[in-house]
Amino acid sequence: MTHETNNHYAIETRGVNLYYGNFRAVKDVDLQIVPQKITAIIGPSGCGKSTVLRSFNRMNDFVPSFRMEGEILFHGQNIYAEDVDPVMVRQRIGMVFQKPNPFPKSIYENVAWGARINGYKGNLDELVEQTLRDAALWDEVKDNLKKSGLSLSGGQQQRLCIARALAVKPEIILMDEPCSALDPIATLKIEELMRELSRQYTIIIVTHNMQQAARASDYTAFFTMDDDRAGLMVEYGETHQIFTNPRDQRTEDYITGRFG
Ligand SMILES: Nc1ncnc2c1ncn2[C@@H]1O[C@H](COP(=O)(O)OP(=O)(O)OP(=O)(O)O)[C@@H](O)[C@H]1O
Repeated sequence: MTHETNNHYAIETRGVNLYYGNFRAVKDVDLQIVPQKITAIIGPSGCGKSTVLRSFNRMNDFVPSFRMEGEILFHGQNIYAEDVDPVMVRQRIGMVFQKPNPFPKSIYENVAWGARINGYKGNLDELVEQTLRDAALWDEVKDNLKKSGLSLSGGQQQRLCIARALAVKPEIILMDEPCSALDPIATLKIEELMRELSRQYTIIIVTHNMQQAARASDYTAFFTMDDDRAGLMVEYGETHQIFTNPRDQRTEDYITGRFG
């Protein structure tokens, strides 16, 4: 099933409603993600930020009660169409999680793994080096590639997970609170890395940390919960505008700390 869409956007959602069983967790989301920019999704706990993010690469498919209505378009194609392979979707739209979760394997294997299972025909050593460079980790690990990924610090582990995501050449990287387990210095390193990566990749980040959204993103989507507990997008725009001149009172209340 192919749809007309404006390919100007990295992802476009149309009339998206997301359910767990009978519970509508997120309602009526129409969102256009700008390519090669960093978009932050912010809002109070439970408003559906992770649910929305996970719907962008069909990660919610692993939850049996999950159901979606509407369309999520990627290159004009609804990624939920019947003929779309979710594994391909996740290859092109990668994900980094809250808690760094390297495989209990060597640093090298953590990066090489995805390329290997995709039957990568090029030089794996070169791919691993380039990817670790892109993830701003090479200099710290180049003499210890055989060491376990789990031996690294939390911040290094998270950059390794970013490298693992990059190794399969995605276009979009989804990050679900990637810094919440990290100290401020490791957090800043990830933010610098995100900025560098956004030259080449589209990045969408869920964050609880409003300062992080204000500092590190180009666009911000603010979500809140309605009376029926369904999450909804209140306002979406350039980060500077959202934080300095919000159009909606609910956004203003949230960013000024009066709510949530
Ligand atoms: N696997 C699941 N099964 C059933 N309900 C779920 C599941 N995951 C999330 N929910 C519910 O969906 C709603 C949105 O959850 P979600 O985790 O997306 O919100 P969030 O904004 O990311 O929250 P937080 O900021 O606390 O991580 C919540 O009411 C939550 O309880």
